[in-house]
Amino acid sequence: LPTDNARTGRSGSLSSPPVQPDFSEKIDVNPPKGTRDFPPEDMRLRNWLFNNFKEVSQVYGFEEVDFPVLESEALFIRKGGEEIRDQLYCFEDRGNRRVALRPELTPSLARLVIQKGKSVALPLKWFAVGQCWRYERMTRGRRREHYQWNMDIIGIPDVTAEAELISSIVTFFKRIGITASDVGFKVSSRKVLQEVLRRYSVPDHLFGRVCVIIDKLEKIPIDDVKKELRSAELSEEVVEELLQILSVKSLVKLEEKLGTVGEALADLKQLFSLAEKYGYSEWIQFDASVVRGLAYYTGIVFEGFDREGKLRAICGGGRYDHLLSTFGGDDIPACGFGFGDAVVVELLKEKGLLPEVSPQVENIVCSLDQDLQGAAAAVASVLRQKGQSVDLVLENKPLKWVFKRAARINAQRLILVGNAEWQKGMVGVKILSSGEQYEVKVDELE
Ligand SMILES: CC(=O)Nc1cnc2ccccc2c1
Repeated sequence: LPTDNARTGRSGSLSSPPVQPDFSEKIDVNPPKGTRDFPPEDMRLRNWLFNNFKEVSQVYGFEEVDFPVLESEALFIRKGGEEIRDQLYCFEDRGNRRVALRPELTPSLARLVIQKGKSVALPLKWFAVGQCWRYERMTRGRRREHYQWNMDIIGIPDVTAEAELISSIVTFFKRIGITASDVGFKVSSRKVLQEVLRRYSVPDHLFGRVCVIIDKLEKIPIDDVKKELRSAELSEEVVEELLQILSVKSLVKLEEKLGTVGEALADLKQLFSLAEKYGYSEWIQFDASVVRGLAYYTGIVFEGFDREGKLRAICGGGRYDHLLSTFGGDDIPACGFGFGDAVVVELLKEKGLLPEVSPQVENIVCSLDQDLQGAAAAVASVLRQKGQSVDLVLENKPLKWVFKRAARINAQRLILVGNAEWQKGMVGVKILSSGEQYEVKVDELE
């Protein structure tokens, strides 16, 4: 058989013609429908975004957590008639277990809190950035996966927790150049709906389902919303009263309609007062039509929206005081939000705020002579020992090729290992931005 160095090229050999690839086996090189690859330039933008998520979380004193992307299906089976359930990416595994790719992170977080039980001191302030999945039948071309940033506060019953969460999102927006004239938060409380439903003695077990239906306003025709409310055994009178209260846009009007009884108004007043102390009043507005589409919210709910009205909700969250007890845990109060990686990028594009995240490498090292490849590797190691980044040219290439690559990878410095210099223990250095070049002893490189 021919020895390796008898090989003619990268794939042929002297003794037999190159193997013809069997095109019938060519795989589809695109990722599965509704999913994305992250080639380097996209990965740099994603890392920029996620680093901002994580740095804000740390500035607010939150601890990072993570969970499996695969969970028991039971975690997400709720009776609220939610879209998230219709689109659950679920299957039976080889152990005949019903499992699902998580459509959101909050249930996993609740599961971990219960699992940790008394071993963790409340309150907990946890954050996660994780990929979430949905399986949409009609491929409306919508994505089947996205990454969500979640922050949750577990164990605080007061709206001080919600005020802190909204503050953290405002901080995030400011960091990426978004201002209160670009984006706002619509804030309400599901206790408004709860009080109306209780006045008409609608049974509590319908609460989550009614909220999920009401969240469809502005997404489906109002008559369909009314029909769904009627099918949830709500009388015509209650339906009309609900739609009435949802159009209220000020706390003053809310007080007129609801009166001061109940916690909804007190919670909202406290939240707006705290917002003023944080200094983000200009970012938030009361809007009774905000209910959010998840069945488990019980109190304050909020969503970030673009003031031009071109995009879907940027983020959303709220209080979910009974989710843990529905999983068999203690009845621990909780609130949190989810922030997807898709809409915010559309917003940044709209505003011309997408950052230029080019590749960065400090050095490109190459040998000018085949026999000096080892010397080049040694120089690269010296620099790497000092914590410098080095792209080491791994084949014998002409200088022209090296300069082209240096420009492409945005190298700051070119280190040339040449015979003459190497004899003196020196290397050539070229600062690529200024063109300045000089020779230096290897161990004086810094
Ligand atoms: C705008 C967008 O991509 N939304 C999106 C994409 N994928 C998801 C996957 C699971 C749950 C929600 C999702 C939401």
